[in-house]
Amino acid sequence: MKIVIATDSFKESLTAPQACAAIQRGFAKIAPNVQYVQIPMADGGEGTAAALVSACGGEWVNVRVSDPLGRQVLAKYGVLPNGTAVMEIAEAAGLHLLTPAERNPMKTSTYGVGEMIADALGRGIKRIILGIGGSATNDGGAGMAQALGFRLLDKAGRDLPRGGAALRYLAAVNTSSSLYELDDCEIVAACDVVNPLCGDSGASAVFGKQKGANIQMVRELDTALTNFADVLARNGTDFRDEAGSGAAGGLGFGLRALLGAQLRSGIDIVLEVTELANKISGADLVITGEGCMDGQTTFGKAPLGVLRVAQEYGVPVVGLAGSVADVDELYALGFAAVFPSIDRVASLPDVLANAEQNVERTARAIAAIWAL
Ligand SMILES: O=C(O)[C@H](O)CO
Repeated sequence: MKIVIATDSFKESLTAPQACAAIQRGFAKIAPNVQYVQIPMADGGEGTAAALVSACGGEWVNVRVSDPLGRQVLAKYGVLPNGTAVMEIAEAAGLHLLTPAERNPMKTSTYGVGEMIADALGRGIKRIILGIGGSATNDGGAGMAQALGFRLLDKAGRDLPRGGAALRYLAAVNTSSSLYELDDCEIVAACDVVNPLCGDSGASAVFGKQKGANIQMVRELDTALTNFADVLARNGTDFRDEAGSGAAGGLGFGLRALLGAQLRSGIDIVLEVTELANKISGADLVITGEGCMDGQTTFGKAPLGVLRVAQEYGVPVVGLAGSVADVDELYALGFAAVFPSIDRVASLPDVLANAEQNVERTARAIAAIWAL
């Protein structure tokens, strides 16, 4: 008997590896003699690098980089045994690095992301998977490009300052001093959303507010990104409408247009790198989940990705989440059963503090029903 446990993190309470371990502990109380396979999942956002290192092995590298406001921060990225570096841009440009009062996407920059990439290039890395999402920035990846040696120039030939607002003055991009190692490095962006760069569903309009932008700033940032895209489109190709261009404040666009990166859905990359299909083939049951399973799960989040793989192999999938809503939609997708783990009405701090034991207890209950 083989059970695959492939769950995402439970936000603010359990990392994906912790959630997988809690589920196994609960299940093993009823079914100790089963072969359990834990594959922590992620969708390109927080926890992506950890999920990949946990599934594939590898080591962590620490590097000092600039945070969104240019202060020094210690970031880490993983290097898998096959030499691929796995990074999360939030380590250098994440919203969590700023207090609410500091959030200002007119000024914040992805410069530190470029420094992380430069560090990997300096170590001879030839392939980078970059989880993009959860950013405090709206600079289209301009800061990243500057850190990698690209010169972003205004009409007078002066280098632009860092930050999203400055891009409205961009007149030309000079690539002559960009790091030559970029030519030999394949970069794959694991995007957490599919938004385009500009317009009503673009980076500024949809995600600007959470980064501290008011309505006026959102307009200015959208104009600035539009100018960025117009200048780069003079090279012949326009990437502003490519799915994922608007991820991480337009960093997807900068990666695509300047570094030739592929933009892919985060969960697809995680499924591929963890070889989930191989591990699910021959399994009797799959358990997946995340903090909250609801209608949003239908938009390509990790549990849906796991479900799709399991369906190919005819293996039933049980969902286990902190909270569950829109169950009819979840059942319509094909989950065999979906269980919430919160056991009683409680405050959010209480729920978060008890997440591990709630998940373990619920897993034990699922195992007991399964064993009947
Ligand atoms: O960083 C952001 O802007 C959001 O997570 C969408 O990618």
